Amino acid sequence: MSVMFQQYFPQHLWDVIQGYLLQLMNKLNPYMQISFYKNSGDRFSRNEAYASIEAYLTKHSSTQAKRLKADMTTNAANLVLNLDNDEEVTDIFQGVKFRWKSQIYTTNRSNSSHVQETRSFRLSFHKRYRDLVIHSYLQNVLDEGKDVVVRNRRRRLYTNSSGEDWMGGSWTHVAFQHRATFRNLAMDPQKKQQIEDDLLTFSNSKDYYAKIGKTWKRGYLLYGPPGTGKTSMIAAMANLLNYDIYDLELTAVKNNTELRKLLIETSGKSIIVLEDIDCSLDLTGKRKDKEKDEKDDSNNPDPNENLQKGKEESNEKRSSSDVTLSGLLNFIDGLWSSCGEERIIVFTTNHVEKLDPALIRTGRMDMHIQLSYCCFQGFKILAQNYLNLDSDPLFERIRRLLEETQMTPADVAEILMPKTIKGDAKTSLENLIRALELKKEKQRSPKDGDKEVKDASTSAKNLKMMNNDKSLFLWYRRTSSKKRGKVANKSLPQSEK
Ligand SMILES: Nc1ncnc2c1ncn2[C@@H]1O[C@H](COP(=O)(O)OP(=O)(O)OP(=O)(O)O)[C@@H](O)[C@H]1O
Repeated sequence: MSVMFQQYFPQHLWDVIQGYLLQLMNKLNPYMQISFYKNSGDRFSRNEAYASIEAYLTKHSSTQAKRLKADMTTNAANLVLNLDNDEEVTDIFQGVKFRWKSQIYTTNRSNSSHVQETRSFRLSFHKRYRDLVIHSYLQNVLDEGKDVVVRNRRRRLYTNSSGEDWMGGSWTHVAFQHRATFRNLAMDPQKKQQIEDDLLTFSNSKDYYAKIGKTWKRGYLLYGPPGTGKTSMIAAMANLLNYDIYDLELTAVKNNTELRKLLIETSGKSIIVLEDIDCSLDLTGKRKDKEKDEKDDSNNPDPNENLQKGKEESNEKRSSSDVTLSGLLNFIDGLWSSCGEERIIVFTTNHVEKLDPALIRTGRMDMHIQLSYCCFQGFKILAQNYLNLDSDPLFERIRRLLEETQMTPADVAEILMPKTIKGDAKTSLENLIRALELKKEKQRSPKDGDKEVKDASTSAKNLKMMNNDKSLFLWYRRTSSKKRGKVANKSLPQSEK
């Protein structure tokens, strides 16, 4: 039979007929298909569209597919369930049904025994929706998929200064795991809400920034005495928006060119932080000469001022940076940051009055946030957070004392934290009352140095607590070394130096 068939239909004739049949079927088949391969042309680089589609389809995979594959990549924070090979799911967009199928192709290169696997997703849809797919559906899939990737990724804390031997010029990173949130930040609730709203409005304003033709970035200046929560607020911002943090140590940046390089390397959805901007570099144009500082130092009754000078001097000695004020202004103005989108820039300082007005004018630092000594509302947040306490007869006395004294939230938090596992809330509250009364007494008759010793030892205690967590240690390393500055070196016990 088959010999007879080949006699009447020789192979070349059969090939022609097959070709026509395929064309006919294609014409009659109303469905179109698009494939998205995991590896792009050179077979090594991962196709970003594939990654976004994979993330987009996870919402359908878990409810529709029978066979799933569980992935936990190095960048993912949670287990991700993806479609296994040959599984199919449907998706509805603007009332139209789309089919997605996960596939694997194996290819065997003729000159090698190596078999290569290529994964792909195949999208099938009716021809009449070609325009909808090309102009809307695919963009929507890619955008939503990217969002899922961002939500799922492990966030990072980048730093450009990694210890004594670090040559600088590039970022290193660790996982960002700081637990601060707006909920546990001790400050005036109304002010807190205002900041939270501002951040959320910014992060949802992509189209608005595009419409008005401005780079999608926003600057925040956080100022206030040491220990009022500037660093904690940055961590809370990152946790609220799910952003990475780039902790830019300006003293480790050689010049403006290196600053530009570092900034170009930052990614979107990130907060670029410049801590203690007033003493990072000679940016203020108001720096007094060192000799005068030292002279003032010995006469200066304000311990915070002394602490600040300690920071400045230690930075001056360390820094070999040629970054200029105009270099920094260029960056903030978006000349270089416009190479990426959705960035927040945060400056922190203990001395806002020392900053050059050009650096903090609106448009560069859009929102100025003052963090201050602990108020009663702030104390209530700390009491709830540290002692799980909403009210207590002792609260009224604490409220009055907080109105009469200036104690930082860092100090209040340190005192409230139970010192033993069995430590009860009442003892913590009584400790706080004693400390506040002592402080009130000291503030009435201030003696030089008393307050600075307290500030420095609190910082040292905080540092000790944080050291248990490697990433937190990196985060606090720079702040604490600055705090140790001149003042802390004088006052800390040998073991803390
Ligand atoms: N407003 C606050 N709410 C909750 N906790 C706070 C607050 N301020 C300080 N703390 C506590 O004190 C510790 C140190 O605070 P933080 O480093 O945020 O202060 P800072 O203002 O950045 O200080 P510095 O200017 O010295 O860097 C934090 O780990 C946190 O536990």
